[in-house]
Order: sequence, then structure tokens, then C-alpha cells
Amino acid sequence: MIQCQDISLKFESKTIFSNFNLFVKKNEKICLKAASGRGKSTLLKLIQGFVSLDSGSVLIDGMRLERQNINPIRERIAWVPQNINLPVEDGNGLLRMLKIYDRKNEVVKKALQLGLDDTIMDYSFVKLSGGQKQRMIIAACLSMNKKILIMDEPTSSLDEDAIHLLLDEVLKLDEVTMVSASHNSTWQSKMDRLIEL
Ligand SMILES: Nc1ncnc2c1ncn2[C@@H]1O[C@H](COP(=O)(O)OP(=O)(O)OP(=O)(O)O)[C@@H](O)[C@H]1O
Repeated sequence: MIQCQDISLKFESKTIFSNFNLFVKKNEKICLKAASGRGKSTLLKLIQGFVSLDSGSVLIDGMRLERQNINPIRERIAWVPQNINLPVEDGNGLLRMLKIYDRKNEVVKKALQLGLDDTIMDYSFVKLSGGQKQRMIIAACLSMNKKILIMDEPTSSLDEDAIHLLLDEVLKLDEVTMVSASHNSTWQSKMDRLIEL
């Protein structure tokens, strides 16, 4: 369950949110839709405490997002960021960074389901395409078995076939609450709810 209550946020003189409210039910899967620059990524970041609010509050599973709760809250969340340029050499480095190297077999299985091949973890990141890298990060995040999944433009480097494979994976996560942002109409059409900012 994710609640944004009367949140307001300005960057310099630009108002991004003004008394904005959002309630995402447990296990619901939603997509944020808005023009570029409207504030989708900012909302996904502030739900995790990466951006401070001017006013209002965020509650995750009933816990108010504030300094003393930040660690238990982040532990519940798997985050697929929009920027996939990570400071790691390859998939193995990614798993070490995420502290899930012991789940490598599971990640490889997920990667296969997303249309990658089983040697993908050993490829140097610089040799991977944007779509391969994006799916590897998603495979790692899905293997973390978190209750909340935050995906920022997960479809941005994927073709329609890859988007369908990814949808098959995320839509079967019955016990996961997902907040995503995507401009892709196939993705948007499969969500429980579309939120226009
Ligand atoms: N740390 C920051 N400091 C100042 N302005 C910022 C900061 N982060 C974001 N912005 C501004 O806030 C606005 C919203 O940015 P955001 O990245 O949330 O948009 P978006 O809807 O995700 O866009 P896109 O679809 O292009 O990814 C933009 O005008 C951006 O320049």
C-alpha cells in the first residue's frame, strides 16, 4: 500500500506537485502517464525518500516515510531506475552490488524468461544493448522478491515482443504492488490503473 497525502514539491520556482494525492492498494499495479518532464520520475523517487517534500506525507504499508523508517521502507522495494548506466562491469557485478549474487540462478532464469540468453551475466555491460541491459536489471530486481516494485520507464529500450514477455512476468506477481511510469500504450493498457499527472 502506497499513499501520497497532500504532497507539494517545487524545484526552484517550478511547481511539480501541489497538494497531490495518490493511493495505491496492496498488490495493485499502476502506471503513471504524463508528458515528459511533468514529474513521473520525481514521484517514483519521492516514494522511496530520494527526494524531499516541501509538505505532505508518504506512507508505505502504513509506515510514514521519514528518516527513522527509511531503511525498513527501502528494504521492501525493488527499484528499476530510468538511468541504467550503473557503476558495474557486468551482470555478476550488478548482483554483487545488489547483494543478491547467491540468487544468480534465479536471475538467469528470469533473464531467459525476458528473452535474454543464459550467458548474459558474463557479458561486459559496455557490449550490451540498452534493451539487454534494461532486461538484466529488471531480471535482477524481479529476483529480489520484494513486495513493492517501482519501475521507471521499463519499456523504454524494449520492442513489443520484449514488452509482452516482461508483462507476462510482472502481471503474474499477485502479491506485489507496482508503480511504474511508461509512455508505452501496450504497457499502460495492461495495468490495473493509469494515473495521469
Ligand atoms: N533534482 C532536481 N532539481 C531541479 N529540478 C529537477 C530535479 N529533478 C527533476 N527536476 C525537474 O523536475 C521536472 C520533472 O522531472 P521528472 O524527471 O520527474 O519528469 P518525467 O515526467 O519523469 O520526465 P520523462 O518522461 O522525460 O522522464 C523536470 O522539469 C525536471 O527538470
